[in-house]
Amino acid sequence: MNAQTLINSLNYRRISLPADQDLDFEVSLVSQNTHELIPNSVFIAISGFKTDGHDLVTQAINQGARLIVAQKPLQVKVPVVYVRDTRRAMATLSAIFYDHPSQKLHLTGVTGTNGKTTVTHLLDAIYRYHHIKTGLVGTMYHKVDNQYLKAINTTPANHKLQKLFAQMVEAKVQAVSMEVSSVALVQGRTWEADFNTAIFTNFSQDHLDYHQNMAEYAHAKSLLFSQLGNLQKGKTAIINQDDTLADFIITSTEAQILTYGINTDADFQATKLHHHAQGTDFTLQALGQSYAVYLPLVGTHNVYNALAAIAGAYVYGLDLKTIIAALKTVTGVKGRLQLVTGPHEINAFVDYAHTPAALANTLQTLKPLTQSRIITVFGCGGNRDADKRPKMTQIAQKYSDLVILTTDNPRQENPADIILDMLRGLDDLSQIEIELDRRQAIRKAVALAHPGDVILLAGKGHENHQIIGDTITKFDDVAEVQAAFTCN
Ligand SMILES: CC(=O)N[C@H]1[C@@H](OP(=O)(O)OP(=O)(O)OC[C@H]2O[C@@H](n3ccc(=O)[nH]c3=O)[C@H](O)[C@@H]2O)O[C@H](CO)[C@@H](O)[C@@H]1O[C@H](C)C(=O)N[C@@H](C)C(=O)N[C@H](CCC(=O)O)C(=O)O
Ligand SMILES: Nc1ncnc2c1ncn2[C@@H]1O[C@H](COP(=O)(O)OP(=O)(O)OP(=O)(O)O)[C@@H](O)[C@H]1O
Ligand SMILES: N[C@H](CCC[C@H](N)C(=O)O)C(=O)O
Ligand SMILES: [Mg+2]
Repeated sequence: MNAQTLINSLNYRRISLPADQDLDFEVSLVSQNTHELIPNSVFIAISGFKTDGHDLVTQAINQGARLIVAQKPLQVKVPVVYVRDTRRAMATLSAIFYDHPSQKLHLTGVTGTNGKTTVTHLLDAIYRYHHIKTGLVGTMYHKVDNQYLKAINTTPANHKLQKLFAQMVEAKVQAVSMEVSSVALVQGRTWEADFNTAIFTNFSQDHLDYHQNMAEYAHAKSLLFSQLGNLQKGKTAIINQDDTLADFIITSTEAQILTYGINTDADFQATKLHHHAQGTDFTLQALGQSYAVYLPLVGTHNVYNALAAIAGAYVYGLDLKTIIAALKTVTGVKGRLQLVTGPHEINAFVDYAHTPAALANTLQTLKPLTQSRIITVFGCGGNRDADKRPKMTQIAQKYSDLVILTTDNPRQENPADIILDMLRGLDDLSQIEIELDRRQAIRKAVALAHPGDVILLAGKGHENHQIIGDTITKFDDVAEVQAAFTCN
């Protein structure tokens, strides 16, 4: 694409054009990252949390940038287009550069505190059962049909997202399930992503390291819905009606609404839940009909996740009968209530619960599955919401017989300080043990377990590493507990 044509799409304030330069060249790439640049790139300078892209323009030019988009004055030898907001310009330019790829995909965005990864995987599985080519964007990886790509962020930076959509279009993907984090919504990573459907799972405490308070966090979540249906008709918002934030989300959107829930009379309602060791039976009441559903996942929270996926697949145009048939075939998502069977009828579950609500749901799910004790091993992430730490310990203590506090990913925080936060306000320490080394904590749990006990390893789920300071080492809860079982 020609550089002049590209920047004509911007609502720019002025262009600084050095005498020996012009804008008549083919743009090879638009990027906000100096490390990605190649000759004839357009570099968009973003003021970030750690770095200001405006300080990196010399490096950008040396890497091949031939045009800079900026919001602060620069003294450089290449043309500069000045805009009010470079993040907004980034979104506009990358959508045009990649030829609006999301408009060629059926795109479903999923937001909410918990359940995003699970809902996107369920929806993906339903599509694939129907031989639909899929894409997936989320915490564990990004996927273009059968090709898995590493995920740095759950929701990638705007230009990376547009590039990913373009790869999906190229691979003839039809339907995309995408996790949309609150942080991404605030940073405009999804601007110009043309969602057909937006799903709201639930709202509870998380990310208060990033958002000032719960009201701001709620507002961030609502952005996915307020931005839906503004431009075009035919968009659908799928809302968990049982959640306290449901009404707020509903009033924030102009899109058509479909609701789901268990406790309330929703468009997609689950009734008569029967929990088994390996899955859940329920009746789906939808569109005036009743359907018997078997979901091979345990926990009421997963019934909510399934309802969201059923509604999402319905909006795509699939038949409810075959959606239900597809659900029967789903396997659990890695690191979400993942069972590791040990000797002496001791079962361990690895679960990504890293919020108070998630931990409560998980422990409430495990409680009826054992006549014996529950031993919970968990820590809290460093450089993340410190306020959720004591709440998680109280929940762990309430539903467990023994709690072993350990490290999660302490990052740049002192692990002992995180433990102190986790103990804040606790009167009774009788069921609590502390073992900072997560490997040893897991071994301790296995050593202390009696026949029939359940061990919950919470917080790290699918993660295959541990971040301590700036060091990232291999660490996998599933492998660790398997090794501990073998030693015992
Ligand atoms: C706090 C935060 O949100 N940080 C995100 C932010 O980084 P930043 O603002 O610190 O960026 P920066 O390093 O200051 O750089 C500013 C600009 O200079 C550029 N730069 C920087 C250095 C350089 O050498 N060259 C260069 O060009 C960068 O490309 C960027 O354009 O913008 C980056 C690009 O979009 C993100 O990758 C990064 O996510 C970091 C890794 C992160 O940990 N974010 C977390 C909080 C996050 O976003 N989490 C959510 C939710 C997860 C969930 O609940 O599932 C997520 O969606 O992942
Ligand atoms: N619908 C739900 N309601 C409450 N808790 C849930 C729900 N679904 C999953 N959980 C809990 O949250 C954990 C994380 O689930 P999942 O990975 O699907 O959520 P997520 O929203 O993608 O999380 P993240 O923000 O870290 O990406 C699970 O391991 C489980 O403990
Ligand atoms: N998406 C979440 C994941 C937290 C997982 C937990 N293991 C941690 O490292 O805190 C975050 O980045 O805040
Ligand atoms: Mg996720």
